[in-house]
Amino acid sequence: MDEVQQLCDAARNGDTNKVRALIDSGADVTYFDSDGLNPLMHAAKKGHADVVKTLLSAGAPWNALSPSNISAGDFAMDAGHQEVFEVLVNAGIQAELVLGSIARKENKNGDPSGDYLDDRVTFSEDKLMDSNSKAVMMAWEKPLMEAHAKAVCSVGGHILNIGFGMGLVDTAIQKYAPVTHTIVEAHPEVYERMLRTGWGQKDNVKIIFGRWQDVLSQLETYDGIFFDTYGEYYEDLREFHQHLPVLLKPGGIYSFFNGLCGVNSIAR
Ligand SMILES: C[S@@+](CC[C@H](N)C(=O)[O-])C[C@H]1O[C@@H](n2cnc3c(N)ncnc32)[C@H](O)[C@@H]1O
Repeated sequence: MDEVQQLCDAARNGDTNKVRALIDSGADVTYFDSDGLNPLMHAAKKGHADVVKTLLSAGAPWNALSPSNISAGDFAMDAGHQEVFEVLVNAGIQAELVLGSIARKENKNGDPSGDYLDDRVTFSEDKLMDSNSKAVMMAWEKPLMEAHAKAVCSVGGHILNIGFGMGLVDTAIQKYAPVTHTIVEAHPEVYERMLRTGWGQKDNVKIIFGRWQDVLSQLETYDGIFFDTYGEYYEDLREFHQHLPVLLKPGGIYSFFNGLCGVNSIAR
């Protein structure tokens, strides 16, 4: 039996010493066997946390997928192996934070959303696309946005939404007739479309044009806050969360959406 098949077997059997020895002798931790599973998936399926940690430290990809699009984290979750699931979630979070920091440094402006915000966008009836034809917002997300609006408007009062996009959540928020409805939007074309479609004329609506990071001093305190930007990183979301204690009134409701990583259930 070759080394990589031995590695899959040792991972499945929870034999950490053998896994370590095989890795030390050069066995490939990214190998997929004839069933399309890698050593990490075998260990996750059987709940062997030490083997999972050993494989992750040797560079096994936490987010690799089987032919049916199932990750090691999915296998652990489906089999009820909570400890292994948490190890894999933490590996995923750490990787995303590191990659986010690298991408931010590589961006010549140090501003991750800068590229997208400088791009042309196109609107059609059911979607908003960036210049690479990647969807910024799709109409099928309407029910989701309606649910977010219902949540953030549940105590009434003053509502803040960050990121207008197609205005799905803002249209839903308007149905709850909040006392004030503040919208922060940074993209010039999205902003121009907001004005063209009458959002600037609504009595309770205040539009603040600019990146939320740059207009924080214009914000007040709110009973409901929704956050859904595009072209930003987890770090930006985390940074926004640090402002919440100031922006959100006691008893207020906050909700957010991010589509940064939708490939498998441990990163959804
Ligand atoms: C996914 S869309 C929002 C969709 C919206 N929730 C809806 O219901 O249609 C994201 C929006 O956030 C805006 N945006 C991106 N970065 C931003 C930032 N830093 N500050 C404010 N708006 C931003 C984008 O221009 C885009 O219009």
